[in-house]
Parts: sequence; structure tokens; C-alpha cells
Amino acid sequence: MAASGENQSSDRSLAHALTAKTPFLGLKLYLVIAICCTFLIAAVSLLICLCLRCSNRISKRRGMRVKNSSGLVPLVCKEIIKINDSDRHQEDIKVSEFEKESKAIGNAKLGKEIGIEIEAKKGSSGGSQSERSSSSDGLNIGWGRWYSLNELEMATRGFAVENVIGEGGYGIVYKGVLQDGSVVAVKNLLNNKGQAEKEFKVEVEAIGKVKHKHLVGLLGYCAEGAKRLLIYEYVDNGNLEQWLHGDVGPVSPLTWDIRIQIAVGTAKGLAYLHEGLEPKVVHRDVKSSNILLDRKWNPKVSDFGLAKLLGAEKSYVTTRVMGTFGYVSPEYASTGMLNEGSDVYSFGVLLMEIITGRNPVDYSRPPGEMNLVDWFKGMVASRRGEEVVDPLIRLQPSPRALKRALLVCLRCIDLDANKRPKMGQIVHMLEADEFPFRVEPRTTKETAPLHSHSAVTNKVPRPTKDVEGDDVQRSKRR
Ligand SMILES: Nc1ncnc2c1ncn2[C@@H]1O[C@H](COP(=O)(O)OP(=O)(O)OP(=O)(O)O)[C@@H](O)[C@H]1O
Repeated sequence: MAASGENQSSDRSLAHALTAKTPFLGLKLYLVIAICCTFLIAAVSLLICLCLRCSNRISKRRGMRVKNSSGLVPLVCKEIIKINDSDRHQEDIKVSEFEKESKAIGNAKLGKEIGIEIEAKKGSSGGSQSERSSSSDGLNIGWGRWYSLNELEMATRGFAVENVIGEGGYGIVYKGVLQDGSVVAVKNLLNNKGQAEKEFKVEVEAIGKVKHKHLVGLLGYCAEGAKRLLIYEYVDNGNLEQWLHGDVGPVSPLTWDIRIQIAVGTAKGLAYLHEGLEPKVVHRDVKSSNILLDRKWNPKVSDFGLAKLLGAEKSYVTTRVMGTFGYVSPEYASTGMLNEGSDVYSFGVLLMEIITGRNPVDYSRPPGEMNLVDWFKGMVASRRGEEVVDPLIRLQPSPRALKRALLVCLRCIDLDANKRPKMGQIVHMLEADEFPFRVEPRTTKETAPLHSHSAVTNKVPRPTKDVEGDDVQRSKRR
């Protein structure tokens, strides 16, 4: 009884204490306790949430490391190192532009590869410094790889003067030997902010994926700090300009057949850029110093720095006029309107240069001969076509072969860009024995003299399907 009385009195005093007012805002004790408990629960929940997010991030990072260690995607690119959280929003914008670009490029494989690169860019911003520096060496980037500056310095013996192969408008080109013994050409782009970097981006993104036996392959690039370098396959026999205009002695090693082989290979490389890619690529700087040669005189078109991607739906793009004096088509020079017809014109000038051994513009010649195109047209118009052949060619071409080559030149430089043949047609024209002769009346046409451009194109049948297309094959078989 006494015990139960004690219990009752302690319950009463507890209830009294709980309902008693506290100094905290005059609230009753049980209310204060309830508020404290709520705060505590909220704080604990918040803490648990934070821990969960943290562990999620760690496991994501681990997952990425595993993926990267398989070599599927590069962990980071040096360019990405500079990205910090404050740049994050900016970077997201860049990535979406990048995505747009990859869509514009249109090539499914290319888009996929760029997609991988975007993933790598997005994921890399959280990587540690040690991860970044260790992963920058020799990473596969789908079409090529990133090279470290250190690796290139070793390859070129510290960019030694003795390793310089040449110098172009955008930088110095060095010969380099990589650690695995492979020889490369390293183009060290001038640190000229606007242009060089722009060229760099165009080349890297657009040309890296382009592989063709008559195009100089881009193997990869290096971007460290302000340095921008492009690494190309090394082509070991100089460029066409050196062989045409250099001191080769009284007889050129470039025979007529070799010259035509060079012209055909070049045309094939350009045809691939214009017709084999979607969207097409216009080279914009077709000229003899951009035709590299191997020991068997196989040509490789180089220097895609000026390349501009054309959207499939566009027939031309308007852009700032670039290219090299003497090779630029009149409509491109005057309006800046560029399409593959401009490359065809430049190819026509290049073919004239190959045939004649003359520079497109040569101020050391008499006034009437300074401009190759004008002189050439004049010579053909006055039926002196045989006289335009390079005097350093010992064995003259047959009249038939010469006529074919001269006619291709004239077709390429047609002032009406729409009338110029496509590069693919040019390949056929240069290779087809029948061109520009019909199969039957060959004997009579063969002896016909060459006339001026317009006269020739009127008299001789234009290379329609009969000459350029399937029918060529048929007539050959016949
Ligand atoms: N992949 C390569 N392999 C071997 N030599 C090369 C290679 N790329 C360039 N060269 C050499 O380096 C020289 C400079 O090349 P680059 O493309 O920079 O300039 P360019 O074509 O002479 O002039 P521009 O910049 O006006 O087009 C070329 O003349 C060429 O002989």
C-alpha cells in the first residue's frame, strides 16, 4: 500500500514537472523536449543523407577507374585539368556545343567516338591530380591518341633545329622518333591564340577520323598548357613543290607517268574528302607543297588546317578567304563562297603545275607568262599544247595522254564552278584511256588539234556518263 502510494506521488510530481513552464520562451517542459527530439531526428537524417551521397560519389569514381583501366576511354585530357567547379556550368555549355558539333559531323562512328569523349570530359572533372598526370600519356582516343609534351620532346630531341622538316603558316614541322621506334611528323602550332587554336580544333575533331591512302593521317595531338601540337604519319620523300621546283638537275626524276600517278592519287584523296565523307570536307589549300610523296612517288594530301566541314544540305559555306595565291578560284577569291568546286579549281592549277613544272605565279618570267593559268590557256588556244610540257621531262607524253591531261586542266578551271567536274570524275578522266576520245572515231579525233578552253569543250564531248561513269568500264571491256 505504502509502495503504491509512493508511485502515485512520483507520477504526479513527473506530470507536474512536465507541465511546468520552462524559462525557454515560457514553454512547458514536454513541448521543449518534443522540439529538441524533432531537431535531433532531423539532424541525424541529414547526416545519414550526406553520408549516402558521399559514398555514392566514391563508388562512381571507383567504377570509372575500372572502366578506364580497361583502356576503353581516356580518363582525362590535359585540357580538362583546368576545369574547376566554378567553370562547371561553362563546361556543360561547351559539352552541349561539342555534342551539337558531333551531330553536325554526322558520321555515326564519329559521333559515337565523340560521345565517348564527352563522357570522359564530364567524368573527369572530379578526378585527382595524380590520376590526371598519370593518365595523360599515350591514351587511345578512338581515332588516335593524346601525346604528352614530354614524349614529343624526347621524340624530337627537344624540338632540335636538326629535326625541323619545314615551316608553314601555322607552325614548324619536326621529324620525331617515338620510344617504340615509329617515325612521326610533329607540327608545333604557333601560339597564336585565335587562328592556331581554331585550326587545331578543326583538324583534330574533323580530320582525325579521316583515313585514306592518299591523305596524310593524323595520329593524334598534344595539348598541354598553351602548347598545341599535331602528330602526323611521317611521309618520307619531301613534297611535290620541292620535286617540281627544286634543283633536280637537267632531267627531272618525275617522269610523265609518275606525274600522272601523282595527279591521280591526289585526285583520289580529294575525291574521298568531297564524295566519300558525310558531310563532305573541302580542303581549301590544294597546292604542291601540300602534296607529300613517299619513296614510290605515292602522293598524300596534307595540311587539313584549312579544312571546313560542309553540312550535307549546304552547297557552299561563306567564310573568310584563305588558301594560297595562284591556286584560289576566282569565285572564292571574290565572294568568299566556298564549296568543293574551289578545290577542283585549285587541283586544275596543280595539274598545270605538274605538267609544265611552272609555278602558278612566277614574277621572274616575262609579263605574259607570269600567271600560269593565263599563259596555259593562251598556249592551248593557239594550238601550242605540246610546248607547255616541262622541259625537264625527258620522255615526252603521247599526244593522246597530253591532250587528256590538258583537257582535264581546262575543265577544272572553268569559270563557271558548276561546270567543273567532280573529283571522282577527274580520277576517271585521268585514268580512262578513251577520254577525251569516243571509242569509234578515236583515230580521227586523236589527231585533232587542241583549241581554247571553250572551243575544246564545245568540240570534244564533255565527259558525261559515257566517259566518267559505268560506261567507261564497259567500253574498256569492249
Ligand atoms: N606528315 C609529314 N611528313 C613529312 N613531312 C611533312 C609532313 N607534314 C609536313 N611536312 C613538311 O613540312 C613542311 C611544312 O608543312 P606545313 O603543312 O606546315 O606547311 P606548308 O604546307 O608548307 O605551308 P602552309 O602552312 O602555308 O600550308 C612541308 O613543306 C612538308 O614538306
